[in-house]
Amino acid sequence: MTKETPRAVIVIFGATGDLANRKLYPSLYRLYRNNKLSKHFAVVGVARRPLTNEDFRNNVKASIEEFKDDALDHDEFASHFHYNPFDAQHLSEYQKLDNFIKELDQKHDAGGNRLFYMAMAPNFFGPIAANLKSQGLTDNPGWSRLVIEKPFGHNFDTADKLNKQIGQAFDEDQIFRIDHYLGKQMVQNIEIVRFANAMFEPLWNNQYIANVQITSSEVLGVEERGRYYDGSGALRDMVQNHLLQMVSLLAMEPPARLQPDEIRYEKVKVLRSLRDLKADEINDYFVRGQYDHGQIDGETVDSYRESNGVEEDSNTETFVAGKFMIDNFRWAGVPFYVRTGKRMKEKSTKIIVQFKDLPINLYKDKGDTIDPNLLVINVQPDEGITLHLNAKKTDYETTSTPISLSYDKKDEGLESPEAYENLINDCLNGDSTSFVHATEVALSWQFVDKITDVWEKQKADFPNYESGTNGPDAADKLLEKDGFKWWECC
Ligand SMILES: NC(=O)C1=CN([C@@H]2O[C@H](COP(=O)(O)OP(=O)(O)OC[C@H]3O[C@@H](n4cnc5c(N)ncnc54)[C@H](OP(=O)(O)O)[C@@H]3O)[C@@H](O)[C@H]2O)C=CC1
Ligand SMILES: O=C1O[C@H](COP(=O)(O)O)[C@@H](O)[C@H](O)[C@H]1O
Repeated sequence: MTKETPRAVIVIFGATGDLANRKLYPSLYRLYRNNKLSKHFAVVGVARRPLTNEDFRNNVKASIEEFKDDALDHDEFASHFHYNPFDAQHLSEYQKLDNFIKELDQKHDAGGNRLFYMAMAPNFFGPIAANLKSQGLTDNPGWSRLVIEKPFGHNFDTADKLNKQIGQAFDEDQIFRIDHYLGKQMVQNIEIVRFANAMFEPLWNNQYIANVQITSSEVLGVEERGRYYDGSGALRDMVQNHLLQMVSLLAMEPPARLQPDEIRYEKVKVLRSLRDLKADEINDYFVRGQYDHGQIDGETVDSYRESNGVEEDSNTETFVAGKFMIDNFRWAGVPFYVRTGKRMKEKSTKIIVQFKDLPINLYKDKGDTIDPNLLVINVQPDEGITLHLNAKKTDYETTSTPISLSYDKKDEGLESPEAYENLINDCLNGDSTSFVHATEVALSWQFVDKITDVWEKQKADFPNYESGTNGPDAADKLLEKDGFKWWECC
């Protein structure tokens, strides 16, 4: 049965920005059309631009243009949206905003609850949170929650400072840190595959699993984000958050109960068990790359260093491949390989669990090789789970045969929810399972900082991979030296 979210006023700081228009409004609309959003909701859009309510509603309607064939009335949806021109740096404007919110709460009978969503540059998160508290906007009759976007800091120190700043205004259970990968349907499915299938859990350990591979590749380059990206790089942009979150979900122990705190406790234990690499070990475990020009879809594309906002001799990595070792009883000796990069061959996120080989191959005399069993979780663009088993083909040859469960059911009206739709739904419902706790942020930065400390001191031999490829050779060598290879097959 569809559960409706509680009533609330959703205040979006950065309401005219890219994230709000591309992700937040379409996701709210999806919740609305799927009857998940309470009818008693109001959205207050906040940004400096002097828009009228009508301008704002037209922007919102433009952002849901893709749903134009729905029978639903887009004007009715947009009538819940109200605009308040506002400069977040002007303390005097918060009182006016509070009055505006209260008025709309009454108008939409929104129940006194507030969701403050920071769709703005990260330097605003701390100051806005502090102003909301000091100006009494969190003294509302119902609950109030703060949603913040990544990046949560640039390293451990800045993340710690940010957590302390927002922690002075909101309790940890009121803070919802978005990692949009945790909202993806198939990332949420990791837990179900593991803990709702009797056949996997007994095998989910170093006795039966040889390695785990997570690849998140992109075809696009840095496009218009060169300035931000050049100060960040793939390690901070993707590994510190999305990839380490997926590693934690794959490696954690079964929680005592499916409660957010219990799940988080298990994820934190994984992060604490990551092998503590010494500076001189970093380059044995992690390799980096930066894209050169190349060919994508028959077109010649520029190198990273030719992008807007990027230093011409930039030392920033656009590709990372690495090996996490989790030094606990379950995973001792099992590498968790991760790989992510821009301007690679395809846009795809995939998790591959490679099971160990049988002790002997009984089919060797017949000339048959036996491939390892693979469990593949396709996160995107196709969503599904595939198990590769060895079986007899019609010509009696033993061969690896996939058994697949595909989620591509759009034709049957079974579209899976978008990441932001899941996440907004969860924070309105107060379910923090798919959000990142301050401790997870701190531990993952502590790990990643050790790598950046080394890499920032060493000038890399960049560019070192052609656009449209699977990254530098060093990424293949990383697995070859352990006797493995990246599975490109499935
Ligand atoms: N875009 C994306 O796909 C993603 C973004 N994020 C994160 O989301 C956040 C927002 O990103 P994005 O939407 O791309 O950024 P944009 O630059 O597109 O939007 C920034 C918004 O902030 C507003 N703003 C800027 N200064 C002020 C101010 N002083 N007072 C009030 N409003 C202000 C701008 O409106 P105005 O100029 O009218 O004031 C605008 O609405 C960032 O933290 C980013 O890292 C995370 C993942 C993906
Ligand atoms: O957080 C980020 O993620 C995107 C990739 O997200 P996806 O959902 O398209 O896989 C990445 O392009 C961006 O650089 C990074 O900041």
